[in-house]
Amino acid sequence: MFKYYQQCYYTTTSSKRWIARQIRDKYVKKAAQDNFRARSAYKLQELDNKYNLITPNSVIVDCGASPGSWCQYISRKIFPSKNVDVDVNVDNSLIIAVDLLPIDPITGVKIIQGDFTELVTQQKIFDLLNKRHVDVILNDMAPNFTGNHFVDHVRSMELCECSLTFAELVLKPGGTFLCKFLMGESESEFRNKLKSKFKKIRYEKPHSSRNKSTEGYFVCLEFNKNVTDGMT
Ligand SMILES: C[S@@+](CC[C@H](N)C(=O)[O-])C[C@H]1O[C@@H](n2cnc3c(N)ncnc32)[C@H](O)[C@@H]1O
Repeated sequence: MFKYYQQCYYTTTSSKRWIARQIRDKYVKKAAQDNFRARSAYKLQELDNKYNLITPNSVIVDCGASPGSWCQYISRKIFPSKNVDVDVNVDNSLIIAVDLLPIDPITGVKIIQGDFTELVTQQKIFDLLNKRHVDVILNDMAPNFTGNHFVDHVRSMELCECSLTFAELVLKPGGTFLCKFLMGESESEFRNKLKSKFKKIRYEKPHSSRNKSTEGYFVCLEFNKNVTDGMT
């Protein structure tokens, strides 16, 4: 405990504020109790409770998955009897997690470390998919924050565009795309683009998303694409 306070003493004011906020935050406490690696798990849980996004025997690609709380949530829902963090193949489900950062193993999850925007990383996903189409694409990627809202917004929208392009290649007709974005002027343009590709688009700001954060989510349901388009 002393070490922890000593660490706090030597940190900058902004990281002290971050630590204080973490200590107060009820979702941080809950994540520790539920053994989730991050409080973000509750964002996916809330959206899943509302839209039933995560179902057994699905192919799911989680972009920006580190440290892995969304995958933990998915793994626990799809493989409820397995509670050990090991990489195993279970039923027809295929869960692929991608991130720039490493991710510790999670039951039934295939992990790729790499930049999702690079073709070499997407090729690794194609290889794992082995021509299977995808039921659900999750994009929780966040750029490194600069503190300049406009720059952060633009970078976030670039990640959204990239994940949408990927979704168009691999999603099944009727598939789902959940996409985080940082609010800003080009979000409506992106939303219009989504409208032309999915039957239903819903904007969501889960309760566990901090009020101060400008993040929001588009839940895009019923991808309308001919199965012969894109990936063969
Ligand atoms: C908010 S965190 C995701 C949290 C995760 N959903 C969870 O529940 O543990 C955002 C992640 O996006 C990742 N990220 C940002 N840009 C990326 C990129 N170009 N390729 C892959 N991952 C990226 C970051 O490394 C970071 O781990």
